[in-house]
Amino acid sequence: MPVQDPVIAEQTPAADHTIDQCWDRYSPEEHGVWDTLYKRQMKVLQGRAAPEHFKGLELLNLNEGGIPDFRRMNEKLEKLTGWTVVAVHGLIPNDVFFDHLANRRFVAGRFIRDADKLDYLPEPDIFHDVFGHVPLLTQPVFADYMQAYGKGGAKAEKHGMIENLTRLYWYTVEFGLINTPEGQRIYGAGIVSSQSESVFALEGRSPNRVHFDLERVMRTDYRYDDFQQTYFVINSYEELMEATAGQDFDPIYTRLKGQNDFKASDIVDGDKVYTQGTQEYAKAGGLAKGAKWV
Ligand SMILES: C[C@H](O)[C@H](O)[C@H]1CNc2nc(N)[nH]c(=O)c2N1
Ligand SMILES: N[C@@H](Cc1ccccc1)C(=O)O
Ligand SMILES: [Fe+2]
Repeated sequence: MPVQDPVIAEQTPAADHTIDQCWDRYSPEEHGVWDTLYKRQMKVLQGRAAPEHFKGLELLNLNEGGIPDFRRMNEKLEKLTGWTVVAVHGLIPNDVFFDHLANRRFVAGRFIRDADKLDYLPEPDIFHDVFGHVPLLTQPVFADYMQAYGKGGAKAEKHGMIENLTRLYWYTVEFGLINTPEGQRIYGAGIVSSQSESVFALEGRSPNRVHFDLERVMRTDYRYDDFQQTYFVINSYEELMEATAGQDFDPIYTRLKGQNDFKASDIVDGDKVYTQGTQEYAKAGGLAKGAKWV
């Protein structure tokens, strides 16, 4: 259900679900929400986000304040990795989503969350999509991965394995961690755009942290509306690319069909485990119960 944003409500989305961003129609208050979120995230992400995230923010001049104008941002982004950002009215159908990614078009919500609801989102807003996802699209290998992921959608659809492919997106693009010489860092947009999960994911006692393994990830369930119970860690974007775009998923989908799934909190034989978490946060009922965590 699209958020109540008059600029969205008055538009009929195109066949590919895109709408105009209508950047000139943002109010000072909406620009203010972006600035509040931006400043807050930049504080919590020091020493926590992957260096490529900060680099992307600078390359795209997202540090200049206010909600970015896609027309100006795309001039820079397209020159760097051929990606452009298009505005959509909200969550769009899987096949349309995959097709945009396959054509290096990242879909972003136009609306921004209310000032009095900075910490909870029913669906991705422009801050999550643009501050969270777009900077990493300036990293060439990750930019290739996102397009390859989109192209992989059709094959997953054919096998009826969309859920398994979505898990891959979830545990990498949304909630992925990466090893660096300085320690583990965040590259997943769902963490990068969240003040609390930026701390929980890297320093919380509660979650597991396990090295990325393609089939393990595709078999693992995830949480949609709360902190993750397991985070998967890669060594490099090249590792992620080789493990996914570098192999044909047909036999993998066939193998997966005969195998059981894992719970989001499971530790599995063969896992390269960095942290076996206490799961205390989830056990205490998580967000719904206002569970505390450290
Ligand atoms: C493809 C996969 O199912 C995934 O949930 C898609 C669905 N539609 C979407 N629609 C929008 N606007 N943004 C998204 O991130 C997604 N994710
Ligand atoms: N190689 C995968 C496609 C894919 C590429 C990159 C990420 C995810 C999926 C396939 O054959 O379906
Ligand atoms: Fe996202």
